[in-house]
Amino acid sequence: MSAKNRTVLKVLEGQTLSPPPIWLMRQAGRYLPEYRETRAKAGSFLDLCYSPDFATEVTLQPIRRYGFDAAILFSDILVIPDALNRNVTFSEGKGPEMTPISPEEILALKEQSVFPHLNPVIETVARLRKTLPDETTLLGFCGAPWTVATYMIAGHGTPDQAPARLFAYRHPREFRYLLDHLADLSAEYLLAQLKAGADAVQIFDSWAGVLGEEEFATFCIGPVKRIIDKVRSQRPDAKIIAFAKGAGLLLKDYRQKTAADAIGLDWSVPLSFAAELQKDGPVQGNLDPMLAVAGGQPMRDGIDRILGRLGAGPLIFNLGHGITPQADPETVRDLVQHVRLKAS
Ligand SMILES: Cc1c2[nH]c(c1CCC(=O)O)Cc1[nH]c(c(CCC(=O)O)c1C)Cc1[nH]c(c(CCC(=O)O)c1C)Cc1[nH]c(c(C)c1CCC(=O)O)C2
Repeated sequence: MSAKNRTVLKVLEGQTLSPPPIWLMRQAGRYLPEYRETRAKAGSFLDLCYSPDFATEVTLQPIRRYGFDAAILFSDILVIPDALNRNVTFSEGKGPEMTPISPEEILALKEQSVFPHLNPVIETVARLRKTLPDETTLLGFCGAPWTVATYMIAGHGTPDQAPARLFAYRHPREFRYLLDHLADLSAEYLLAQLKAGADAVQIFDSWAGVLGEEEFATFCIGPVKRIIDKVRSQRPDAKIIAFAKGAGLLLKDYRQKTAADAIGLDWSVPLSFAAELQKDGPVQGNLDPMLAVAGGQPMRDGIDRILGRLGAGPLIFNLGHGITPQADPETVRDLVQHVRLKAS
């Protein structure tokens, strides 16, 4: 088996490719009828995540349909709190829920492992690498400590993460301890994914954008750097994409201080600034997910602007955040075709 044809990996090494490789965040999901079918068979959402058969199947579905250049492991960032017995559930229309963690419970968290609880996810990674076409890059992932902590503290999603921000100011010692603990578990988890066959990994910091500058440095940059340093201490060659949604101007520092190979950009990042960031290394993004719903000329124009500004440097084409259930699978097909035709 050889990794030399994996285009996403080539870009992560700093190469410029035309057309750029493409994959979409949340590419396996409810907008696909075959996903909804498998999801109904699997039982709960977490049952799906922990079934190597079903999780492998749904990871492959968008690859079969569109031939994306990367497959992303099907799982969720909240399997780590689930492994910590926080009683995670996903119910229709409500999103994730779990038991909110108290300051006392945080201090009682001991040296522990996410294994064997997450063994089925690692088994999925191993099966995927054996099944995927040779040229398809396999991405593993985890949530960044700040983003995972926001759900653990509030017990559910919130629009601005006010509960976690307040908790961080009121209980700085416990909060720090939680972030460090999550960083160590996440590093162990990513290393297991890399060992099982993931070619690269992405760290999702979806809630980075609700923090001030100082808090971004301590809650996002620090813990993500801790994960990356730990992973590289055992795998110096590990390729890592870091996605800090809403971080704006702070992304320059974010890349330099964490030493991530590539940074993910949401659609609010101006392309002029994205081009600046690209001088420091590969970037990934950043089409508005609503353009994958709208389709037509607005979508093609959005794609053309990204390729026009970023196509001459190392770029992995993606959305600026996950694809939504409203996207029509045929519009997604147009999106992929347009990226590939325009740039080739
Ligand atoms: C914050 C976050 C979560 N999960 C994730 C993040 C970070 C990225 C982001 O900001 O979107 C990451 C994630 N979640 C999922 C993946 C799978 C791989 C992929 O195709 O990208 C990945 C990489 C599947 C999923 N994770 C979830 C679904 C939908 C659940 C279902 O099928 O019923 C999928 C396909 C559920 C989930 N999981 C989470 C939420 C808030 C929700 C509910 C919102 C929703 O319903 O879309 C937590």
